[in-house]
Amino acid sequence: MGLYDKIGGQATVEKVVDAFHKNIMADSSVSGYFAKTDMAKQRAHQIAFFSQILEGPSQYAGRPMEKTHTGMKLQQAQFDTIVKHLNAAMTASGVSSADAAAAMANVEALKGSILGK
Ligand code: HEM
Repeated sequence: MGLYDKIGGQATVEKVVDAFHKNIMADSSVSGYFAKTDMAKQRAHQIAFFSQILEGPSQYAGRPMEKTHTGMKLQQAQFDTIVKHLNAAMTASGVSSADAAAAMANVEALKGSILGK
């Protein structure tokens, strides 16, 4: 069974994304980046994107990581903060720490394109 099905599929991914956004918006070190973001659209894109990251259905139709984050001048510190919030959102949604770690490895692989390095 793939990671996506193992953690509970779409329903769990939706829970994770909601907890993830709550964590981000409660953290003033990163919430400002989302001041002008349409969070309903962001939610839909994140659900689709994380489904793919979790080796589930490929349905993401948003912009590629390089294009989305270019101009934000993101550094390792912001990346680590977002990863921390995502990891916490996963465990709070019932994903085991081993499964969350496997998902985080897939997110880490995107670091170069998100930080533009
Ligand atoms: C850690 C890994 C990250 C992943 C997997 C990720 C993924 C995504 C995705 C899928 C989108 C949607 C793109 C679209 O709708 O076309 C997005 C948008 C966005 N990301 Fe990230 N991101 C990450 C890190 C970060 C970091 C570190 C920041 C800033 C602290 C950030 C800030 C944003 C903002 C502000 C948007 C919305 C842009 C807009 O309003 O158009 N992201 N991200």
